[in-house]
Amino acid sequence: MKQEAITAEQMRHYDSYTINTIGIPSLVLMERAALAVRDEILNAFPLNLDHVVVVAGSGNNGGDGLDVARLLHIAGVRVTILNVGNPDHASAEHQVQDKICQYYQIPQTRDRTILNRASLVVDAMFGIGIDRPVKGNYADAITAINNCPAVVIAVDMPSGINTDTGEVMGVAVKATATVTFAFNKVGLTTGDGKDYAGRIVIADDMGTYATDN
Ligand SMILES: NC(=O)C1=CN([C@@H]2O[C@H](COP(=O)(O)OP(=O)(O)OC[C@H]3O[C@@H](n4cnc5c(N)ncnc54)[C@H](O)[C@@H]3O)[C@@H](O)[C@H]2O)[C@@H](O)CC1
Ligand SMILES: [K+]
Repeated sequence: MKQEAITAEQMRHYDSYTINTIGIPSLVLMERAALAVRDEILNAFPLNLDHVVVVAGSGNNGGDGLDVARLLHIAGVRVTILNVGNPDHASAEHQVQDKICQYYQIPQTRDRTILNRASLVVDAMFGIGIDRPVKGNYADAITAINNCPAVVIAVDMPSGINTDTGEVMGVAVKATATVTFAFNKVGLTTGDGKDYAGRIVIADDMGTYATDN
């Protein structure tokens, strides 16, 4: 098992190997990722659970966020989902998670002012898929997260941090803690990313992602 931090391309390779060669479905990996984030929130932040706001993009990082929203809802936590992504571009896994959240009638909004009423924010806008500077609605959401008084848990990467360099891509989420999956990421160990990540938790690092080298 690799101990060193890896790049986005390496992580995509391991995801693809685990899904396509080993045969562990993508949604299983997503569920394991979300369970780890849920556990970190429930175990490390028990005094910040009055109202959790999950800020979700439309890719698989957002899918992780919707999965976390459902797991917290089932655990009895009040959760609201703040959607910032484009639903027309939702990934297949995101669409599955969205359907499940609708079944559970978890409140969803696009109104950023909900962040002023959050005790804990889950940042699930962008993970390793970020590939360009953050602008517009996404940048406004990140600024709103940074200006709200809540504890912030980043899913995989603080949104806006370059996975390979730790560079802030315009604006980035300042997290209290970051739960990253399978391996540490270079961008969490260097540059601004190190400060923006807060405490780093490496989840699901015990072999689900068997590697081919
Ligand atoms: N099966 C998998 O591939 C798994 C993925 N996981 C999660 O999925 C994440 C990666 O998901 P995705 O590849 O969907 O990517 P992201 O969810 O990180 O990003 C979504 C999409 O946003 C777009 N984007 C990039 N930069 C942007 C910008 N500045 N402004 C606007 N849009 C921008 C890109 O088209 C990108 O594909 C991981 O970080 C992890 O959280 C986990 O659920 C584990 C399993
Ligand atoms: K994130």
